[in-house]
Amino acid sequence: MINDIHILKTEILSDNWYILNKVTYEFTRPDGSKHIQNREAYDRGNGATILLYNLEQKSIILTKQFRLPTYLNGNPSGMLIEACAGLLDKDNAEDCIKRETEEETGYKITDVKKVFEAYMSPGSVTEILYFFIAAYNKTMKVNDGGGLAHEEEHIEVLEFDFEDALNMIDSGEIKDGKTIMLLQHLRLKSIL
Ligand SMILES: Nc1nc2c(ncn2[C@@H]2O[C@H](COP(=O)(O)OP(=O)(O)O[C@H]3O[C@H](CO)[C@@H](O)[C@H](O)[C@@H]3O)[C@@H](O)[C@H]2O)c(=O)[nH]1
Ligand SMILES: [Mg+2]
Repeated sequence: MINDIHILKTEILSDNWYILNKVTYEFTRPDGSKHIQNREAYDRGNGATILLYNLEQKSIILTKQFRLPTYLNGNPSGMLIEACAGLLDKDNAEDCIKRETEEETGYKITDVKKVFEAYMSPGSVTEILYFFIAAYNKTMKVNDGGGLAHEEEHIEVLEFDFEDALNMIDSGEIKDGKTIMLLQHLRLKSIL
């Protein structure tokens, strides 16, 4: 346990798209000694993610898109299967995820349930991610989804049998943290 934390200096290393800061801080250890350390922290805002599920069909909706960082680190196609997600603008997490759901999957949902929140990479990224689930059915489909053209998102919308999706975690076809957490949540809480 450390306490009495004081930020001494924040240096911007990059503010090209998001912000990479180098932060120097002082803290006190339990024995009363004071220490100075610095760490880099990548600030790309906060986000929200959602798993859409259909109780009758026992199915779920996921997306597939190119994610450069995975391509740079062991994912040969760079394509990643993920729960729908987006970065918070100035809106709250619930409004954000409803908007992202319509843009990325084409489903217009009104009732969402927040299930938990999590820091996804606490040693290096400031982001906190808000996790939601919501029921979907065919009548809620209002467009093809795919993301915003001007953001060049090119998102594929996929409907999976829930058991198949769970098996895809074991086979390594689903490798995205937030997606695994949401799929396991549905099973743990016996929702699907
Ligand atoms: N030009 C440019 N565009 C970028 C850059 N980085 C990201 N973008 C674009 O910014 C847009 C952000 O789309 P969102 O749907 O709002 O966010 P997201 O990337 O899906 O993020 C979600 O998933 C992440 C990964 O799990 C989460 O970390 C994040 O919180 C959020 O939930 C995407 O079109 C993405 O390509 C960049 O460096 N340059
Ligand atoms: Mg997104």
